Amino acid sequence: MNIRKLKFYHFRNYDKASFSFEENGIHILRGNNAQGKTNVVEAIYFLSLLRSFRTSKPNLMIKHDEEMMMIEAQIESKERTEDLKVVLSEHKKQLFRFGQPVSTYSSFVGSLNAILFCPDDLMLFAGAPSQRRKFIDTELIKLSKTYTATLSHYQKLLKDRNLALKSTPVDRALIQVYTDQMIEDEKIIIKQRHAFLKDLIEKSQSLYPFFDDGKEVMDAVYKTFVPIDENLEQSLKEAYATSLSKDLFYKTTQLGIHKDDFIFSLNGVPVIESASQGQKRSVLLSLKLGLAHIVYEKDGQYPILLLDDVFSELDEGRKRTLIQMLPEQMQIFITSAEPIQTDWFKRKVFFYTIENGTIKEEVHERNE
Ligand SMILES: Nc1ncnc2c1ncn2[C@@H]1O[C@H](COP(=O)(O)OP(=O)(O)OP(=O)(O)O)[C@@H](O)[C@H]1O
Repeated sequence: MNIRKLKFYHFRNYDKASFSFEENGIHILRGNNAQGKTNVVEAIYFLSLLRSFRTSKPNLMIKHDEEMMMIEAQIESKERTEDLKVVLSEHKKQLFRFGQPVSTYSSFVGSLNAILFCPDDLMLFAGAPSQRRKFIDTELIKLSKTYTATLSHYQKLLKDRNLALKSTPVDRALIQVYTDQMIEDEKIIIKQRHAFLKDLIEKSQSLYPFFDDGKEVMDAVYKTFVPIDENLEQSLKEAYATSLSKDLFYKTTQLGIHKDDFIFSLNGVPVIESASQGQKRSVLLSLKLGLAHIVYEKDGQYPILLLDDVFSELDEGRKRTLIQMLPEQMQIFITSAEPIQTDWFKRKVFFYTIENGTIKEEVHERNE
C-alpha cells in the first residue's frame, strides 16, 4: 500500500500544502524541532483510523484562527487507487471516498492501513493495562471484522450488566442473561487475543536479535482471568459464578476481558523492570515490524509504516539495523531532527526538508 499524494488545508501549522510520494521508498522528513514533521505523520495516521495519536480532541488539529481543516490523500493498494478526504470543522466531520461522501466511520476506516511507531508508544510498557489492550485491540480490529463486532457487543453487555448490578431490587435472572452472552463473546475474544499475540511474538522474536546481537530473548504473556484450554467455556462459567457475590457487593463486574493484560519481557524479566531505553525501543520496533509482517501475510501487501522520531536513543548500529530490516516493498515515513548519514541506506530513499509548515523535496539521494 502506498500514499501517492497528500494534501493539507489549514491543518496544524500548514496553511496549504501538497506532497507527492514515490511508491515503496523510504521518505525521510527532516528539519529542526517544531517545524511540522510529526504533523505529517499525524495526518496519515488520522486518515487511517480517524483518530490522532496525540490528542483526543480533533479540533486541535485545525490551524489556529481558522474554522476548518482538510486532509486529502491518494492511496494506491493492490486492489485500487482511491482518494480519501476528511474535512473537519468544530462541530462537523465529513468523510469522502472516491470524492463521494461517506456516512459511517466503518466504511472509511480500513482503506489506509498504517502502523505507527512514536516515542509515546514507550508507555506501552509502563502504562496501565488499558494501554496494552488498546495496542492489541487496535491491530485486531483492523485484521478481523468478527473481533470488532464481538468486542463492541461485549462492551455493550458489560455496560448493561453493570447497570443491572446497580439497580434495586437486583434482577439476578437478567444478570445471568448478560453473563451468558458475555461468556459467548469472551470465548471468541480470548481465543483471538491468544492466537494474535502468539503470532506477533513469533514474528517479533525473529526480528529482535538483529537489534540486540541475539543477546536477549523477547517474549510476551497474555494474562486473562481463566486458563486458555479446551475447558475455556466451563472455566468462564465457574469464574463468573464464583465472582457473583463480589460483583453484587461492588455493584460492578469484577472479572472479564476488559481487565486483560499483556506482559512483555526480555529474558523472562518484564521490560518495564530492567530494559534500557534502547532495548525498549528495540522491543517496540520488533513488535511494529512483526505487525507489518502479519498484515502482509493476511493482505498480500504491507501497510504504510510511520516512524516518528525513531532514531533518538538508538545507537548507530541499531539505526543501521532498523533500516536494513525494513521490507523493500513497504512505503515508510521517518521523521528526524537528527543528522542522517546517507550511507545507512542501501535502497530508494527520498529526503524532504520541513520548515515552518512547508515541505521541500531535496535532490533524490539513492545508494544502490
Ligand atoms: N492547530 C495548530 N495551528 C497552528 N500551529 C500548530 C497547531 N498545532 C500545532 N502547531 C504547531 O506545529 C508545530 C509542531 O509541529 P510538529 O509536532 O510536527 O513538530 P516536529 O517538526 O515534529 O518537531 P520535533 O522535532 O520537535 O518533534 C509547532 O510549531 C506548533 O506550534
